[in-house]
Amino acid sequence: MSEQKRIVIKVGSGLVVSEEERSPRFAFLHGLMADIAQLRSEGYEVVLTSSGAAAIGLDMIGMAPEEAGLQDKQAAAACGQPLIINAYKQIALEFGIDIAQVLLTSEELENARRYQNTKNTVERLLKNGILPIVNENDTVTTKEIRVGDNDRLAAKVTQMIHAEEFVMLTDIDGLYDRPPHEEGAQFVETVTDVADYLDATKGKGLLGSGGMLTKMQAANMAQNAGATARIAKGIIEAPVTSLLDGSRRHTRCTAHGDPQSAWRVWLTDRIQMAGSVTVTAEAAKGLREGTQGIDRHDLIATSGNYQKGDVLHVYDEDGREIGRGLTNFSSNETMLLARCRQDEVSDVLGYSSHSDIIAQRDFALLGDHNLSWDQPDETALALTG
Ligand SMILES: Nc1ncnc2c1ncn2[C@@H]1O[C@H](COP(=O)(O)OP(=O)(O)O)[C@@H](O)[C@H]1O
Ligand SMILES: N[C@@H](CCC(=O)OP(=O)(O)O)C(=O)O
Repeated sequence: MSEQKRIVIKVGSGLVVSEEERSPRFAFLHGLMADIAQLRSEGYEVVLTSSGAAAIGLDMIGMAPEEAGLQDKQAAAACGQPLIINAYKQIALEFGIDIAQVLLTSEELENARRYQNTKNTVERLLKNGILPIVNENDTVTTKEIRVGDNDRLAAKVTQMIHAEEFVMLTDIDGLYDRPPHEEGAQFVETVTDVADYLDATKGKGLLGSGGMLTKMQAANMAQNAGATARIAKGIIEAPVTSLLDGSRRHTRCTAHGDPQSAWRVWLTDRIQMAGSVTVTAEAAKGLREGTQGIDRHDLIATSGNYQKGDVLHVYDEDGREIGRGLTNFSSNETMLLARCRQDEVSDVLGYSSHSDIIAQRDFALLGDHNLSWDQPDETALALTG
């Protein structure tokens, strides 16, 4: 890991693209790049995550943001992404900064092998002093592999490169304790636990995707990995350094004191979950005490159509989520293994295996800081009785 300080900056569509003219907001982009140059001169390695491809491209396919469906946005992003990168390229030249385009889907962030590959690439770019400019690869995404918002995508990158700072620049000066247009909305300066604000963050701007809710989820991911997350208005003059030196109002989400390991963070802070297993009371106790993984005899039910290497929710008999773990078997294999006799295992799998369904080292217990999820939609299939 590098000794240098690292920062991930995320800029929202409304900052990058003018709502009226549907063109790059050059003044803002220029101010941002000047500040990135300043950060680099102070010893920061910087990764920029920029939205705006769909917002700028919608014009080219003749659609208004409020009427565009997913496919329209995907086509618009294909048109808009080169315009956005071209704008950054021109401006970065002025500051002598080389840029690189990094387009990701949740697969690059959540599949272990692709994650490692992507991490290596980003590390390589940083080593060469190149500024990676990240966006979701909207054109190729499907419902299954779509992150859908760059807040969480950028938070994942923050985790990936072990950045200390994560800054989300947007069209509002930070978090309010209720939707900001509501009377009496109060500005929130410091957030320790984002769970306190999840209900207060519905709604978003015209060009934005996730609103403040995904910013809270993203902040939580950064906090879990030991980074400070900041939410602030994107201004032209020193948009980021004015936050780090404390001279400008913004919302600061404090890094959790006891950051989790990279592996634990990767297992627990997910964008997609492939399915679930429900385990017996005895196994739940063992998992909570950290004394076991999940054996085929521990299973009560499973849901989802998952593959070996996917991450699953693990529930107890009462439907409480205990943790998340990487499965050694597909859903089909899991169902067969749960029901077969020991002497049938090799026949069922077509190879011999003594592996747990989820090994102890590949299971992460959920802690107070992990945001809980709804159970997956699929009806869990009983494996006993
Ligand atoms: N509690 C809240 N505090 C601040 N902003 C909120 C809150 N709830 C909803 N919002 C909305 O979130 C918007 C920012 O999110 P979004 O439009 O997705 O921006 P971006 O495109 O920068 O990601 C704000 O303009 C505001 O309308
Ligand atoms: N990937 C999309 C942006 C998605 C997104 O999160 O937008 P925003 O809420 O404005 O940060 C695009 O470039 O259009």
